[in-house]
Amino acid sequence: MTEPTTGLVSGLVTELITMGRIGVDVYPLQSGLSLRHVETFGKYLGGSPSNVAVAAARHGRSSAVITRTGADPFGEFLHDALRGFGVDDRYVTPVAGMPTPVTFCELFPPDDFPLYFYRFPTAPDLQIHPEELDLSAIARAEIFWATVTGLCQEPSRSATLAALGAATGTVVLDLDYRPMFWASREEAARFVRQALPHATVAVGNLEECAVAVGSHDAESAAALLLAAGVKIAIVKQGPDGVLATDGVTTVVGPPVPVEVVNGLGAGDAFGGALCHGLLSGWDLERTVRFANAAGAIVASRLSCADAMPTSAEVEAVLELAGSGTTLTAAHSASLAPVSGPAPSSKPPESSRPVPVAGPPRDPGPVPAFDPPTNLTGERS
Ligand SMILES: Nc1ncnc2c1ncn2[C@@H]1O[C@H](COP(=O)(O)OP(=O)(O)O)[C@@H](O)[C@H]1O
Ligand SMILES: O=C(O)C[C@@H](O)C(O)C(=O)COP(=O)(O)O
Repeated sequence: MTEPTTGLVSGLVTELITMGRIGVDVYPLQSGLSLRHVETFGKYLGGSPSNVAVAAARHGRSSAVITRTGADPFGEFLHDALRGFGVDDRYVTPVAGMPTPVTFCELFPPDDFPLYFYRFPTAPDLQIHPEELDLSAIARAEIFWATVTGLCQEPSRSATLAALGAATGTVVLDLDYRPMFWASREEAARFVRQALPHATVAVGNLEECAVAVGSHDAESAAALLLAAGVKIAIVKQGPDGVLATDGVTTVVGPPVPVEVVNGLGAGDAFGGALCHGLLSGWDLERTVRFANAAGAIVASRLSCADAMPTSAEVEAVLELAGSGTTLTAAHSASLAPVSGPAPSSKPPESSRPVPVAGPPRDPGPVPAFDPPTNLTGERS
């Protein structure tokens, strides 16, 4: 393992290379409101595999992400953020004429966090071409992490399959299924089946496992994933914890009780911590316990990448959970290190967005919006 999270990987084998989407998460600073009424937002690095690279870097791992941004200021922000978190951005390239995607969400804790992706009809990170990949770097990485979303469109689909074929270390396939990116569920299932034989580890939530292997039941989905050839199958179940099996040992990780602020990003925190456990050579039980707590911590915070915990934070929360105490949002925020790999330009992660007793989620008819007549918002 390298020294924690200070800089770019150079001349060393990268412990983790992830591949897939990146974007700017524009998340509300007000909880309990429809986007129709939210007035203030925070801006964060986002995109599931990019979040995973950040999460692993927080545990001191050397990580890099293969992705593409627009050639615009949001793309520059993402480079700054990756570097700030200690993630190698050498495989992040711009695509001319295509904006960096933004992603909004709504906060309806404890279990409803609708996502609004602005990346249609396509996004720069789906323009990764197979011939542009550094296949030897992928082959040398100790862990290569790919996502099913990377299979939803060409050229990213061919590139993802080429990278999966080139990897020689541990290959994690994140079953990450976002229906809006696919023509049909059947099409997604077809490409998951093409990718699965390359994977050593498959990780997904219940719905994603159902797309991959057709079962919504955690135990049978895990068994079907093992039958498809993976060595470790992991079924994430949000507030219900996780089930993981290698065919010999089955671990059921109970949830770590938390006050939920935003459930988004918990899976990516789990993923980065999973990579840390695999790289550390921990047994399945220790790895799952640790990753479970990392997921819970991010669920108790607003953002995704910026909320990823260090190993010390995870250990502190495991100790707290051991004493039967629920992790509150305020306590979670107080655990975050004062200094660390976060971009220096970033305002501190607020402990939680302000819950707003404002208009209801669906407030019914409101007066017609009188639109501004020019882009500066001035009316003539
Ligand atoms: N509300 C929660 N309470 C406690 N732990 C949670 C909660 N939400 C997520 N987690 C932890 O994070 C892991 C991943 O979250 P999950 O929501 O299942 O993944 P994804 O975001 O990929 O759907 C879960 O398996 C669990 O360990
Ligand atoms: O994945 C995205 O493109 C947006 C993310 O940054 C995000 O907020 C998210 O949904 C994280 O995914 P999860 O960990 O599977 O909840």
